[in-house]
Amino acid sequence: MTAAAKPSEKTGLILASASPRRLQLLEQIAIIPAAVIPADIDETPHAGEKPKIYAERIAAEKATTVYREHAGHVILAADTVVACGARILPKAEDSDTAIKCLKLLSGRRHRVISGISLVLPCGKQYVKSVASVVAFKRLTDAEISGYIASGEWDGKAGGYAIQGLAASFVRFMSGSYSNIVGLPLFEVAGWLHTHLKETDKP
Ligand SMILES: Cc1cn([C@H]2C[C@H](O)[C@@H](COP(=O)(O)OP(=O)(O)OP(=O)(O)O)O2)c(=O)[nH]c1=O
Repeated sequence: MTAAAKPSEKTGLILASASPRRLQLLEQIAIIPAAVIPADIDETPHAGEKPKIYAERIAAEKATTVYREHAGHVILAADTVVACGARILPKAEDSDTAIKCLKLLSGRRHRVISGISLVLPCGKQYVKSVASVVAFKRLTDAEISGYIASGEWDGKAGGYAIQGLAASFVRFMSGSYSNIVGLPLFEVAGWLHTHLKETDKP
């Protein structure tokens, strides 16, 4: 991620994220944050932590971490988790992890849960989560190795990105598509419509 930009106006929205997808999703609904400032936090799940609780906790921590340095702004943060039953799949940072995730997801249904959090200039914080369901076809070894060669798994929760080649693995999905990519736009737009000042509204 490039160096964080400085917030351009007092009440401007700060997107607390290093994810280019989240910025693109906001831009898709005509919201241009005044600044994009990633939050560097420990994302290790607690022992036995449920996926929804985890996604909400991490989104809230990202938002409060950036708010601490930029109090007086509106801060938006999110965390996207791929969950197989009660199990939280890792964000794939190497090909072995991505292969393990894809083998686990092959031929199964899973949930993609995004926690989202908004902190208002006064410090009031909102947290919620949105869940979508995705069913993968049964993947052959050739499909898995072809996908690994693409590199599209890198940095993605559960080792895949629905917005790329992995779309051809998806037999079925229900719920919010933007939620799977990293930011549930219906819920975020609702929050921002209510809480951003008139000139910043979507
Ligand atoms: C399941 C899935 C995840 N993802 C991405 C969204 C997130 O960027 C990433 C999950 O990791 P996150 O920890 O949610 O986000 P991040 O580390 O990329 O960015 P930040 O914490 O700074 O906001 O996986 C996709 O792009 N497509 C998908 O289909």
